[in-house]
Amino acid sequence: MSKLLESNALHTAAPAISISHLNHYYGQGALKKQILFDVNLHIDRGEIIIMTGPSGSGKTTLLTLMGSLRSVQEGHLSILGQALHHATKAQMTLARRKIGYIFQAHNLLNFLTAYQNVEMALELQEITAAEADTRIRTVLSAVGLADRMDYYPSDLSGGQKQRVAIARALVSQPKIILADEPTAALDKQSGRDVVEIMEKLAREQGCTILLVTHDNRILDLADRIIYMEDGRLVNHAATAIAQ
Ligand SMILES: Nc1ncnc2c1ncn2[C@@H]1O[C@H](COP(=O)(O)OP(=O)(O)OP(=O)(O)O)[C@@H](O)[C@H]1O
Repeated sequence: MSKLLESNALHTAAPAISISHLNHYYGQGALKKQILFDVNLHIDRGEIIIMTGPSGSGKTTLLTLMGSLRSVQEGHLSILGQALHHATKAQMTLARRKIGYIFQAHNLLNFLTAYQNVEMALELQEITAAEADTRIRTVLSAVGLADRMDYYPSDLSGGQKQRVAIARALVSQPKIILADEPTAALDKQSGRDVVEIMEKLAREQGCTILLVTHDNRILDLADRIIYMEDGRLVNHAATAIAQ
């Protein structure tokens, strides 16, 4: 095998997310406070993981580190084989392009329609306008919004807005989706619906999902549940489900 093929094969085989001995701190000097303590986590490609745990335990901090939205301070973290410790700004930007983000406040732009909000996520992709149009229509139909593409966010329900956010995260066919409390503002049925849609589309695209939630009603949708407590990942799945 040529060196290039070998390195490509290694890259393909790399786990979606690999974290070892990760620590994180906020503040400086006397105010410096450790938030994450020796976090170790390996997530395979295609896995659907739910992370749960008490408020303030460090879940969002860990998610933003994985999402290359914050610099790694101590320890090892790699995304699809790309190490993020000591990564340059350009390398962090490159990592972010492989990730779809879905947040509780769906961050849709109110002056753009559902279609245009999804379209924005394709701006940096090197694809033709026709292909972009097909992808946007396909993904909006997949989330059940075929007849709402030209609606503005203000004319959509909370669940529909969250489905636009899912479509926007998936349209660029990212290898990893990071979702922070995607069901928080939704009623039980809409919450399950949006996660089921995410799960189905991600399975079709072979994409890895890491979803942070307090919502015990969706825990059964995960392949694996991880539990964060006081900045540490603890093997606590049974307790989390029983709560
Ligand atoms: N930018 C920041 N500067 C200083 N401290 C922060 C910052 N962001 C978060 N923290 C603190 O870090 C700790 C972990 O916060 P984080 O948001 O990661 O927890 P969480 O588990 O996601 O909480 P929640 O479930 O309430 O969203 C908390 O004590 C929080 O107050």
